[in-house]
Amino acid sequence: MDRSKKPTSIGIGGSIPQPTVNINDNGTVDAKLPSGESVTVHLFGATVISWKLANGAEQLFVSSKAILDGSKAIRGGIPVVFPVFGPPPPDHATSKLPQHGFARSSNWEFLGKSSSESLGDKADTTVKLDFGLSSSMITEEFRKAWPYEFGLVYSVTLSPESLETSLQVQNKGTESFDFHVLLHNYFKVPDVTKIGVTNLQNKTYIDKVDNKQEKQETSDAIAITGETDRVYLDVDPATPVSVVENGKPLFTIAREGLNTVTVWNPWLENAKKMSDFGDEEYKGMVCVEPGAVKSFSVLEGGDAWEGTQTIRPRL
Ligand SMILES: O=P(O)(O)OC[C@H]1O[C@H](O)[C@H](O)[C@@H](O)[C@@H]1O
Repeated sequence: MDRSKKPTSIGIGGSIPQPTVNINDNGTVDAKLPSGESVTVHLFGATVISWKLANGAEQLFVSSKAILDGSKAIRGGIPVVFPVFGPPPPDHATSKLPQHGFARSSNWEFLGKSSSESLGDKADTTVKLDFGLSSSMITEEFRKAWPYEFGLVYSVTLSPESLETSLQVQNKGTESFDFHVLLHNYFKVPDVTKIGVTNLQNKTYIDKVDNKQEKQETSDAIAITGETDRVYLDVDPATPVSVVENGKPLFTIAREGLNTVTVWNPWLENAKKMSDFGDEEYKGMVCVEPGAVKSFSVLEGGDAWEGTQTIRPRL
């Protein structure tokens, strides 16, 4: 009997593989795509602590000495900086907060995985994890130091081509507040002395290792040859910044709403001073941190603000 013209039936059991999400006892949430990429987020700080490509290659640097027990911000991955970047200025609403604020050292909640409806036809290949932090969830100490009614929603979206992280800041009170946001990416690189950071040429930057002097970037691929701590200002979010090696991008970082880019490598002497950073580990990392930190943004009561980065790895 010739059955070749018989229409192929779609068996009920033949469903398309879906992304998987696990909530783990150690305070992490991880997700894996059917194509093999994975992401792990620690609820402490909603810190992305791992992002692996389909071949298992880790893209983020986390120090071998990083502390993951919630007693200190995690040294590596993608800490979320809010509501102040760096040491808080004196006589400012943030002045009683620690460096880089409280978001990176607060316990966030996992709000769940976005529904397949909201991801549309990407639902089989992409996963979006949402995390939340609000005024009532931070410690009494942080609340006293920064007594505003706020809500943060941090969305981490993994696709085969990219990792996107997006922070929404909500002012849930009636009084306005000032804030900085910065996404403190620690990228894993084969050899920091062989990379360049591109697309910051002609930008003004604050050189934190040279008395905060304002300088003009002349290089089209910034080399890291010593301690580096620079805040590039007024960087058009529409132009992606890349970390390149031999002219080829290792990471390309597109941004929305984030118009500063901080480039940081502590180098040896500073690495030695940090208890949660291995002495030699500076060679295998670079921080390229999209932010909105040139001045404080003001959020009126009832308003919301959003900043997003999309990181594309070398594929
Ligand atoms: O040690 P942390 O508080 O985590 O800060 C680590 C680094 O973050 C940013 O990159 C700043 O520009 C640096 O000045 C700072 O040293």
